[in-house]
Amino acid sequence: MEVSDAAIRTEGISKKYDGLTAVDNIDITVEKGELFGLLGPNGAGKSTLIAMLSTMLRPTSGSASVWGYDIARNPTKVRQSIGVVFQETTLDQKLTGRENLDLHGRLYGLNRKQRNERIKEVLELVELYRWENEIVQKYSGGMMRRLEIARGLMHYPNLLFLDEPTIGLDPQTRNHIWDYIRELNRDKNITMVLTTHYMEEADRLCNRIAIIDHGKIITMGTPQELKSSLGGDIITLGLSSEEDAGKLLGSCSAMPGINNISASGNTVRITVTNGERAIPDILGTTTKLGLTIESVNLHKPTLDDVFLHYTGKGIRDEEHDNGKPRGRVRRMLRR
Ligand SMILES: Nc1ncnc2c1ncn2[C@@H]1O[C@H](COP(=O)(O)OP(=O)(O)OP(=O)(O)O)[C@@H](O)[C@H]1O
Repeated sequence: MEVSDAAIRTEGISKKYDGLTAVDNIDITVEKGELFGLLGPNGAGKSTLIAMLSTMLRPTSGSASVWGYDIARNPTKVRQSIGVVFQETTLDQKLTGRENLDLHGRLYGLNRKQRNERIKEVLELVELYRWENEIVQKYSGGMMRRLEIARGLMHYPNLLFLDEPTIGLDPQTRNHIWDYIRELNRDKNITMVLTTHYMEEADRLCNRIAIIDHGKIITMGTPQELKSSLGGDIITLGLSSEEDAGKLLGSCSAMPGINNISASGNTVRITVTNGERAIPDILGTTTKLGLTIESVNLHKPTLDDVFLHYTGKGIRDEEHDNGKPRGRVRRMLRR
């Protein structure tokens, strides 16, 4: 493929495991400087895509360039340009924070002086400098994540991959990690690609998001573009029966200002240009039809609504997350 100026460019990249297509013909371009999110439920193919881009896994077909280097022809250059923070911890628990970083620096050929300078810099960045001589076993979950981020930065990468950076962390620690991610992207000018199945994380952090499901990109854009693409506010009405929901659907379909309407069970979802204005008309229609409304909810679209709109199901429907990192990375490395 052609040499690219982009941080990442993929062309028809795919990965098949026996009968399963984990990544299905994906074309994406991530520009330098972006904080780009891959959002999707567990098993969507996010980690597999990152494993291919970071040269840990070979694509079955298609190609990609990372920081201008082809992942198949120039894997060493790709590895020098990137840092990777895995979903599952790969820190050595018996070593101190400093020793973990020092080992990584040696692997990347930094001399002693460079290592000492860089260890101080990256530990200060994630506010772990005073814990540098403590063994990792004694660190909290949040401290370990921060140390992993520090390690991913040791060799001055241009691009950092973060696979589910806040999985299993409490909300306060998650907020902290978000601050570091923003700082690295904005102030240190590091291009970031993160995977997440937390909609809020993608919404709050990313300049641009690709929503991925069953190995395919289903839609891509800024969080605002994706939400606006739904065409307005969302009203959800709970009726007493499926039959009543069908009646309301039939009567409201032609109402002005309604951009989309669907029913599932006894629930009707309506996308309208202006929610506050539409509700009285909709409630007037239900009264005329003699229907009983059991619940009404009006909200601005979220990324979950975007996912629901494009796939017909919620991201949460597919979550089986017990909050613990899983052993996926090790499995990938073995293949
Ligand atoms: N080494 C492997 N062998 C066989 N199937 C695999 C392997 N690794 C991943 N898969 C399958 O490929 C699909 C995509 O997995 P992947 O880990 O890329 O998804 P994900 O979106 O990152 O989800 P998660 O957040 O749960 O890791 C899943 O169905 C998964 O079970």
